[in-house]
Amino acid sequence: MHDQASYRHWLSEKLGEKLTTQVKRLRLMKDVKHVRLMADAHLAENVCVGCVLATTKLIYPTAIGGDIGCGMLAAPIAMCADDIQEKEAAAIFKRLSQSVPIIQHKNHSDLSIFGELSSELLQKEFIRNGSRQIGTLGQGNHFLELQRCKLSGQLWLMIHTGSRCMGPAIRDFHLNHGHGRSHGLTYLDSGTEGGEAFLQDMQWVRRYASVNRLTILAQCEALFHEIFQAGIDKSQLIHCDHNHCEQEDINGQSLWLHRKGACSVRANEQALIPGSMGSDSFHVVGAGSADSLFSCSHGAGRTMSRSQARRSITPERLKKQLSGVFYQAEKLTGLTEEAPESYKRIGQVIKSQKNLFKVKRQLEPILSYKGTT
Ligand SMILES: Nc1nc2c(ncn2[C@@H]2O[C@H](COP(=O)(O)O)[C@@H](O)[C@H]2O)c(=O)[nH]1
Ligand SMILES: [Mn+2]
Repeated sequence: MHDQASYRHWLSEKLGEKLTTQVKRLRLMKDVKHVRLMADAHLAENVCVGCVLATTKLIYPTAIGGDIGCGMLAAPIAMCADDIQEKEAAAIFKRLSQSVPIIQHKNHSDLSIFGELSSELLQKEFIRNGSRQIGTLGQGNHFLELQRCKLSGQLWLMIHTGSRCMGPAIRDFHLNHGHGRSHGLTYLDSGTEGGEAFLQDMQWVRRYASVNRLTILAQCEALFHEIFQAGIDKSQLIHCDHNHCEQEDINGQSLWLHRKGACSVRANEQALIPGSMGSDSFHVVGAGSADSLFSCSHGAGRTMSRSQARRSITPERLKKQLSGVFYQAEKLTGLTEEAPESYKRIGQVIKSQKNLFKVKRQLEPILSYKGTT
């Protein structure tokens, strides 16, 4: 039995019973030195979302999540947000439906920019499915959004997507080759061949997810250029992922930081904190707090599960919450699980972690492109 890991949280609300039990278990796991819950933390299977966990040598794939490398990207478009009206929105949706599919492309992408994965099984998955998912959005809370900067009126793009089929395949493969279990969670030793193989595949898939987002950005560049003759200023690109594991220096000690739904915010590092499809999003710059393991929330976090949201929020109610936002009306019923009401209030989430960053921009949604189940 080892000492409990240190613990802090940035939540403004009380931890429920289930989350408390989960945190207790995380703090007792082998080699876990620190556990931090971000302001958007909410319950998920085994390890909650909005969690940062630090170890000295063991890697817990479950504490990174399945969508390894999931992240966000933001860039300004040389247009005034108010220039997007009904006609423009319709043209954008039409073009996005053709160029940014939700599930997969018809054709396979060029695979030559990616190196080899650690196993034949994973390589096959990449050739068969992964190669058709580069430049696709995915379902659920993945989104492509146009936003208005509340101060300048400037139009901004935000993209949220991840590693599609490849992240879960890599996680599951390595969980099946684990070195041991602690409190029900499988770990790998970073100092062994198996541990190194996981870490290499993890870097591979973080790159895959990054290329996925950049491919969608390139589609948006073509779209805005052709329809509006407007460019996207990539010199102002903000790009970060929130499901990863990195070896980092924490007060002079080298630790493996597992972030499952948390942004890295070293001093002056930029991060993105979206709210929901009907509420504000934030661009922030890190204050460099070692206490939070140089991390902050990656969103608002859910207040209700998807099934709860589907049961309790009607399409009519969602429609009211989306007033002022262009969306695809035919998706309304499917989008109830993504209703703004099913997320925490982003204003409060930002407030409760204000010591971790400076807010650079606050933006409101004007057009939302999402996949629904
Ligand atoms: N601006 C928007 N933010 C959204 C939308 N849907 C979800 N969200 C926020 O993003 C995070 C992402 O969580 P993750 O665990 O899936 O990475 C979530 O907590 C929400 O706050 C949206 O359509 N637009
Ligand atoms: Mn994500």
